Amino acid sequence: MTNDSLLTVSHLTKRYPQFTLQDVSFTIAPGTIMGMIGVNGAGKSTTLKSIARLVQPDAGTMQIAAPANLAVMLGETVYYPEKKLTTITRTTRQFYSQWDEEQYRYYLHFFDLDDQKKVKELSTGMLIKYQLAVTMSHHAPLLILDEPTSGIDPVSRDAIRQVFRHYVADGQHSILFSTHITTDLEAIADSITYIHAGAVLYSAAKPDFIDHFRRQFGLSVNAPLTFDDIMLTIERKTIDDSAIPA
Ligand SMILES: Nc1ncnc2c1ncn2[C@@H]1O[C@H](COP(=O)(O)OP(=O)(O)OP(=O)(O)O)[C@@H](O)[C@H]1O
Repeated sequence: MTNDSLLTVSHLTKRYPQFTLQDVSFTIAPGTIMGMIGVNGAGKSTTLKSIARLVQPDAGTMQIAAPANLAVMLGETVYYPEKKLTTITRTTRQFYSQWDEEQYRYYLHFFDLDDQKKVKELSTGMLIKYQLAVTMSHHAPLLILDEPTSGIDPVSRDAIRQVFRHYVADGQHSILFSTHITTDLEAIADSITYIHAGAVLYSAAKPDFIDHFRRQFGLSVNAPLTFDDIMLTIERKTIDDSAIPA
């Protein structure tokens, strides 16, 4: 691991019967946000779960700079619907030696969450915001988040993006998140890793990432190129009208 990396993933490999995550390598610098993109089934969640050791990789190494600590939000946590958020938090925070109640209260306020509500009284987006508030309130150097802005309205998404930027602003914390919302990348990612068919297609700082694909697509230096353009150019299928039964 180099001095300027908070996470170094090297040659990560995970084999499922019908899918292989192959030789995934990338690094994340402290104080930065990395966005991970790729089509459904490309291997993003498998990568994040492997780093979090929620699945056992077949090969490869993951090194997180000391103090070794990460916080993960991978998919929806199932809570008991009758429980109040305050009750869940009281139990959860005991697991974190670095729990920061003030930080947590601030996030609840910023996300307009009422912790006297029961789980069953929350919308999908409210529950995600609650999970984020908890995940971000114990000073983990690295946050690993699988599609944290999925199902979130544009105003709340902006709030989450602001909170993410604030989280890494001290230069000691980093965030790795996957997303299908490519405007997230434009708004807050410092670097991008593109997973394609179980392998890293390209991983680089955002400007270098765009430049790489401009060159690959034969575009001029300043040609506009969005993340959607890049993904569509690489992955797009076209419907064959003649193959569809009338
Ligand atoms: N527990 C498992 N057992 C077998 N195959 C699995 C398992 N988990 C994931 N896979 C397979 O691994 C591949 C990658 O899945 P993964 O969830 O990592 O994709 P993803 O890029 O996160 O997709 P999405 O954008 O749809 O969330 C898929 O083919 C999936 O079927």
